[in-house]
Amino acid sequence: MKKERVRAQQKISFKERLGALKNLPAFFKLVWQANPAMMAGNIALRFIKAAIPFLLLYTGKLIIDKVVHISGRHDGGAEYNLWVLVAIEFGLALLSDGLTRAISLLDSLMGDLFSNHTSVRIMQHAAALDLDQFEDALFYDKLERARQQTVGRTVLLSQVMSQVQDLITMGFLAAGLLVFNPWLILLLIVAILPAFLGESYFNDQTYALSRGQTPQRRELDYLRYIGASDETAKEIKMFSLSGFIINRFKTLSEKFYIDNKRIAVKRSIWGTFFALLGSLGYYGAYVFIIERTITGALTIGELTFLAGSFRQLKSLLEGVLARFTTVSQGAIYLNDFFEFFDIQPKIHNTNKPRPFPNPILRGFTFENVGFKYLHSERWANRHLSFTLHPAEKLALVGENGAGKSTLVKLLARLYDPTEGRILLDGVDLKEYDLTELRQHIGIIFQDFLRYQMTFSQNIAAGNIDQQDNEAQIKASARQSLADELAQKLPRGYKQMLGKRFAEGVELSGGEWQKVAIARAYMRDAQLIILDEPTSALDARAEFQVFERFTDLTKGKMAVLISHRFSTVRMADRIIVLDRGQIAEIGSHEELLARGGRYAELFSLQAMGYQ
Ligand SMILES: Nc1ncnc2c1ncn2[C@@H]1O[C@H](COP(=O)(O)OP(=O)(O)OP(=O)(O)O)[C@@H](O)[C@H]1O
Repeated sequence: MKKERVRAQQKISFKERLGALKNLPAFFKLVWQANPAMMAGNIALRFIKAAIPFLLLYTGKLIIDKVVHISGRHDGGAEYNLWVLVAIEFGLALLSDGLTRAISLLDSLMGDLFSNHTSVRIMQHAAALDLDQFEDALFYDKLERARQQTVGRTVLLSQVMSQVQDLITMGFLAAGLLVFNPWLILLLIVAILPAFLGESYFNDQTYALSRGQTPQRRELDYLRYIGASDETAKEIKMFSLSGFIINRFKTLSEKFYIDNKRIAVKRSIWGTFFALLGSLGYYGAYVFIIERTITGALTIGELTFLAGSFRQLKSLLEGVLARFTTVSQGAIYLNDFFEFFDIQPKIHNTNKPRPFPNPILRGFTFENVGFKYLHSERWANRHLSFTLHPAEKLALVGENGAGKSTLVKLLARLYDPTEGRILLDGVDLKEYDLTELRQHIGIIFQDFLRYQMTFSQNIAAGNIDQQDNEAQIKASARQSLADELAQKLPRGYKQMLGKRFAEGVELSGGEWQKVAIARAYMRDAQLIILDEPTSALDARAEFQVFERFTDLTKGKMAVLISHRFSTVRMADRIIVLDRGQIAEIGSHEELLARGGRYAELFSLQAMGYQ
């Protein structure tokens, strides 16, 4: 699928880039929402600024004509009007400088606001999406690009504004030329057209090349990362892999350089030729204007005005064309940005969600539940039928990949069943308020997050509304044995954890688990799910953690996933999963007596401990 995508990207042509400009109105709507007043101010200032070049040139013309007129009279007398004109020109120059500064200030402030505004919108939207959407590679690429382009969008903002401003300036100047001599416009087009065509041709080439190089560029980034990073240093050193990585980097980057050089050289040679044509056009026009001045058809003031307008128009047009590449490139990235916002979650509340039952009276019932992951042909869970009763402790066992984690994710509605249904107190889980459902479930995943935040925040993550409730945080920590750990840290509960930030302390795998388990105690959940959270704890710690767990969750429902039978046997009932299906269900004693799969796995582990 990746290959197809890369090929599709290579084909993006000049026309398509032009088409991407259709994203701009929606983009500016967002900018407007970020701060309407600043946007309106910016537009007004730019409009005034756009008129200044024309006004300056025209005042210049009036001044020169006046000077010529006065000096022709040979009386050398001062002319009141002349000084007014000079003062106007001076005022215009001052205004222009002031406007430039004000516009660039507004641009940068708006850029900051807009980038904050969109970052928040991206996070809000991402938070509302389904877990399986995050697991889809295409979606993930889109999210990544939407996120990474924040800076790009800020640049795009000021570039589009400048582009429009320059086009307005050009409109003023072109109107001047048209009034004096329409032929000059034609000459201008002839002078610029070859450069324009050349520019777009080479832009296409460079763009296609750069898109085509995307996979290699990603590989280069990856090599650069594993070649020099704190996370990889240990293994790269021990396996002496640096030579191998550097050689691969050299080969790839060399090829890159050669491809890019070929286009750059061609572009430069043709560019010189087109610039020559442009200058020819300009001097052609100049000769024409001088000629008309000598014959008296134009005044000297008009000569300077027209020559100045022509020169400015030429350089503005060149600038606008060059900028078009960057603008359209930015507009293409907006596709990803807007497509990301078009994605809607499939798991959401019904129109009239039911309040979550408190207390739960009949429990959770799985009715022939089956689940397939997105893009997967295999059933991760199938034909699951059982009830988790109030106050019951249920353990899930089974080999790696048997479907244990999938089952608990279905319970928490991180996914909805592909077939069958899950009932809570006799009503489909989908009918309940999603937020309330998640509030009543405390779940600690196998791959729980190690927040690079303080010890206290790591625990409060289980119920962030209580982040200032020190007593509750400490009580939760005591229950999961994390409290002893906090005593040993230099800053106790205020200790920064992890290596990412200054003064952070890294914990061992088991220590992180104790911190994570404390999160489950932070909320008064009716169902607590622990998905192998004790795998890294030593035997004594695990025993203590579960001893407390059973005490603390008395009267509550709990689901435990563990590969250790010493833990599993504490549960009221055990479900043995095999390739997604229920192989056996019953208490530890019942299952041992049955002499089936559970008994076999149990004795295997018992042998290991002998
Ligand atoms: N996010 C996912 N996308 C696609 N397939 C997945 C995903 N997560 C798990 N699977 C597949 O679903 C099956 C069940 O996985 P699950 O994580 O539920 O197993 P498990 O019993 O918890 O395994 P373990 O003991 O290794 O944690 C596996 O075959 C796995 O490859």
